[in-house]
Amino acid sequence: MSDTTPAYYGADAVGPFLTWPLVNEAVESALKAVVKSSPALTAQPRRTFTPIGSQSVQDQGLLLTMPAFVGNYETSSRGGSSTLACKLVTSFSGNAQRQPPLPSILAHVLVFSHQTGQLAAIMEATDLTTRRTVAASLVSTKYLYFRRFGPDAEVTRPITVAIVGCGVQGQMHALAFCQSFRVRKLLCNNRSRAKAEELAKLIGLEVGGQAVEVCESSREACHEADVICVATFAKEPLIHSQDLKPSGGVHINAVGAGEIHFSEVAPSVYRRSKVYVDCYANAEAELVGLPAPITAEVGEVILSKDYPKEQDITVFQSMGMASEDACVAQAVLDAISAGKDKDE
Ligand SMILES: NC(=O)C1=CN([C@@H]2O[C@H](COP(=O)(O)OP(=O)(O)OC[C@H]3O[C@@H](n4cnc5c(N)ncnc54)[C@H](OP(=O)(O)O)[C@@H]3O)[C@@H](O)[C@H]2O)C=CC1
Ligand SMILES: O=C([O-])C1=[NH+]CCC1
Repeated sequence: MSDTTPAYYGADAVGPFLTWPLVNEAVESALKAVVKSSPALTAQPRRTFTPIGSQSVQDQGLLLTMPAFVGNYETSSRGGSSTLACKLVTSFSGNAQRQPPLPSILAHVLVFSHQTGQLAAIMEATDLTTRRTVAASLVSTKYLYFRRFGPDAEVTRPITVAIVGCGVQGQMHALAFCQSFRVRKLLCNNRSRAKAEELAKLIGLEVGGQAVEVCESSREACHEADVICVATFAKEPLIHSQDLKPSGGVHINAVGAGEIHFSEVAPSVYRRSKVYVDCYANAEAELVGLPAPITAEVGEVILSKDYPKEQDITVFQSMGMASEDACVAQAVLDAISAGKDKDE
């Protein structure tokens, strides 16, 4: 009998492959694949949430199981590709306060052969989760914000970015936005000021070239921002309508979640905004009570090129999708295999 032991790839083995070109391409493929009119075949059943503890779900912890099959999607390296995977991810918002601190979000992805069902690999996916979530914001910002100003705006147009919540997600959003777009000013706000200061220092060291300010309030951070990324566990709104640039033309990546996904952004903002999601099917289950209609899935906008108008306020309501994890994990596995083939 052949050896059916799955390969294990720890964080150190996965890390070098999580480049922005690889992750962005895989996430864009997933966003397009879930759209009904897409030529890809996607099965992404509802993820399950197992609460741990009997009180507030967010304070106690959660285990999510996230399965997906994405068949026949386009990749630049392999042409058509397929992937079958299931991510297991926990969310323990108190982990950052532990001594030593632990990430709030911890994950592994199981990747299967889509031909035989055999478990091919188990991959540490904590950083993968952070990066694919940031990639969903990058891709959404490209199509929902920049493309309203023309085909090259993501390269030519300078922007001011606000980061509200400077934890793991906020830090990675700040770094990636500064590295990917022409950020002239970065405004950072965090509940505890120390983390915003840490982030400002990090950006100075790693990127440079833009003004960085630490702001006392989310209002101060948002008032001149073109693009806002909010990633916290806040149960109460942090971003209000009167905090936004009066001229409009603002895009918000709403990444985090309190007890409900859309608790970080006030209803007054949603009511003025065009709201986009990663996936309708997940939105139906997880965005019950969203105070505005959903305009489209991000993948629909990419495929149709039906971009928002210059002065629109747009919200990308990010939930995170299993197909994003599956496409990124598959791309990492393919890259690892290609490296092994080259060595042989
Ligand atoms: N959409 C998606 O695909 C994904 C979403 N997420 C979500 O992103 C969010 C951030 O995750 P992550 O960065 O890993 O977590 P971290 O614990 O690293 O950071 C959380 C940040 O939120 C701040 N915060 C926590 N509670 C509040 C509050 N009540 N009001 C204001 N600020 C608060 C913390 O501030 P302080 O320093 O003061 O504690 C901290 O800076 C979470 O909601 C998580 O579920 C995560 C992965 C994927
Ligand atoms: O999609 C994801 O992995 C998560 N969304 C919220 C917590 C983790």
